[in-house]
Amino acid sequence: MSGPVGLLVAAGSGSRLGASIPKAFVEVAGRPMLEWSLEALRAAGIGDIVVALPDGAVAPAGVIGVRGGATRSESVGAALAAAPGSGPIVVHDAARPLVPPSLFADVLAALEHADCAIAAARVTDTVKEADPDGAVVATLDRSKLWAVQTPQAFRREALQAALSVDAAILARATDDAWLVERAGGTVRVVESSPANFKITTPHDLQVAELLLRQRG
Ligand SMILES: Nc1ccn([C@@H]2O[C@H](COP(=O)(O)OP(=O)(O)OP(=O)(O)O)[C@@H](O)[C@H]2O)c(=O)n1
Ligand SMILES: C[C@](O)(CO)[C@H](O)COP(=O)(O)O
Repeated sequence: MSGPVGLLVAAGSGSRLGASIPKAFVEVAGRPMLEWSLEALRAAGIGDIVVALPDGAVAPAGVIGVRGGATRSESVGAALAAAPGSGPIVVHDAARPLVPPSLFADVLAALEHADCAIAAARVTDTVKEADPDGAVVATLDRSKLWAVQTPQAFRREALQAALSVDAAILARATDDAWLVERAGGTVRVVESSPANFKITTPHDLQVAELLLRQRG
């Protein structure tokens, strides 16, 4: 069987970050966010990497670059179409530069028992559901709740089948594991740490800057 292929999605604009350049190219601790995430994939021993990039961006050396899509899942689809070999796929957000390299092996190993295995952290806050007016309608049982991250590993056929849906459904997907769930596939969580957070807001960028500078 051929080895795993990493798909690094980096084509988002980063509207919530509000930088003047696409988010993946914003520097954190002296290097573009994309480079930290790429380094983690390489440190995990993943040699074949496809990066989904914004229009006009140049692919880093040693990876296959493709143009991303209008939504995150379309970017995953574009990268998957360029993935070499036939091995499993591991999808990672460029916006999670603090990922520990060992997490890639953990999610790939969990594919032995599922079509998809996703990094996730236990929820530590109390989580409530409220109506649009702010009235609380339910308090959820947090012992069953997980805050989902990337990396997310997939049997290749399961991801290909899950992504073969209308653009409207792809646009609703906040992660690719949901597409596997709705296609009837099995998905497992692999416990991760909240330290693998996604840089979404300026506050996240400040925290990541401090943590990555400490790392050196
Ligand atoms: N069309 C898109 C949208 C997102 N992504 C990638 O998916 C990851 C997670 O998305 P998010 O953090 O939401 O990034 P943005 O879409 O750029 O952020 P925002 O929603 O604030 O604009 C990021 O690495 C981002 O580059 C992508 O490749 N293609
Ligand atoms: C895939 C993801 O990182 C899991 O938490 C997240 O759902 C991406 O969401 P975003 O709205 O594209 O940031």
